[in-house]
Parts: sequence; C-alpha cells; structure tokens
Amino acid sequence: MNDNAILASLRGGLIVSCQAYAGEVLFGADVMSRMALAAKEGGAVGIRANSPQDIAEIKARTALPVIGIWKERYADSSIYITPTMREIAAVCDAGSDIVAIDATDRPRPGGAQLPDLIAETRSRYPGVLLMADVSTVKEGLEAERLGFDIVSTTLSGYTPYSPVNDGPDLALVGELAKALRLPVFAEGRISTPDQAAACLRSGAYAVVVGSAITRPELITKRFVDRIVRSAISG
Ligand SMILES: CC(=O)N[C@H](C=O)[C@@H](O)[C@H](O)[C@H](O)COP(=O)(O)O
Repeated sequence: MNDNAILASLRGGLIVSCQAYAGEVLFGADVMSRMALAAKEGGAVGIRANSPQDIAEIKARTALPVIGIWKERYADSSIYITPTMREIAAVCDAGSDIVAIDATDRPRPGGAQLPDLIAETRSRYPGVLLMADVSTVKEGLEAERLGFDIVSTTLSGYTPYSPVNDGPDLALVGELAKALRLPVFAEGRISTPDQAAACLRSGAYAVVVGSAITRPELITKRFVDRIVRSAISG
C-alpha cells in the first residue's frame, strides 16, 4: 500500500464533498470554501471539490488535503468527472493533492485512452495522487492494474450497468477492499453516520460524504417529503 503522508492523514476519516453548480444558490468559491471550513471544524480530514476556482479557494482557506475534480460535459461521451487532460491539468494546477478521474469502462471524449491520461498526469504532476472513480469491481481491478493510487466507489449506480441502491454500495466496498491492494474509498449515497461507519467496517480506507452534509436543498427536501408522506397517511 502507498505510504504517502496525505493518504495516511485520510485513513479512517471523513472527507466532505463540497460542491454546488452554476445556477444553484450556494454556487461560488467563497461559499464552498466556507462550507469546507465548517466541515473542517466538524472534524473532516479532507475535502472533495469541483472546479479549479473552488479547489484553489478551499486549499487557501482550510489547508486540508483536497480531492479535486472538474465536472465537464462533452457531446461524444457520458463521462463527466475530470474527463480530459484539460480538466486534469486545471485541477492539478489549482493545488489538488489528489485528482479524481472517471475510470469507468465507457468511451472517453475525443476517443482518449485512460492509460495515456495517467501517463501524462504522472509525468506533468508527479506529486499528485490519482483516484479512480469506478462503478464495479472489474473497473476497480483495472484501475489498480493501470497504476492509480486510490479507488473510490463514486460511480456505483451512475453507470447503466451498476446497481442503483438507496444507500451506499456496501457490497462493492467490501469486494473491492478484498480484491485490491489499493486503498478503497466509499463514496456515494452515504446519508447517515451509521452508514459511514458501516462503510469503514466493510473495509473502506476512508469515507466521502457530500449531499447529506453540504446540499441543504436536498436535506430539506428529505424532511419535507417525509412530513408530506406522514400528513397523507394520517
Ligand atoms: C455521481 C457523481 O457525479 N458524484 C459526484 C462526484 O463528485 C458528486 O455529485 C457526489 O455528491 C459525491 O460523489 C458524493 O456523493 P453523495 O453526494 O451521494 O454523498
């Protein structure tokens, strides 16, 4: 296993994903970096952030390790998490400690190949760790073979061939943790502290939580939906 100090500082901890998109009320690097600082005060050991602007501001304000991504859509591919070298370079230049890349088994924009992106990133940014966002065990195994440093379950339920669960994909976390030598991060649909703890018990190295902590629109909606349901059923 990688003995990198950043990685070691994340072991067994909570990484909070702080993301808001253009058009949403919380969008903007100032708000996202305040959100990240609040997460730090609550004990987060790292932050996952989207876009060069947010990453740079969060690094400056919190000094926590940052998993950087940049979601961009291209017409010829359904891959959108740090899809091309353009986004990878921008995320690294912004100061990310780790860059997360979609490593699913789907065609990439412009027909680019994952091994080439990895090779170029390694040569241009030797100090940055590479995290593979995957949706299946097969993709996790391939990511390890290709030389990633970390595998995360981020995309389980978001590819047409992976199961859509209500909560985290604990089965995938457990299978990856058994099959890989790399650290496996649990990410996606972790809504409660109990679920986060269950991910660690299933073998996760660290846990990434986003919506349940940093998306008040969705948190509010969960409450409203529950209240409306209870009003209907009497
Ligand atoms: C599938 C995809 O695009 N996931 C994104 C990856 O960065 C984010 O939208 C998620 O919020 C993040 O993975 C954390 O997950 P959750 O918000 O469920 O705790």
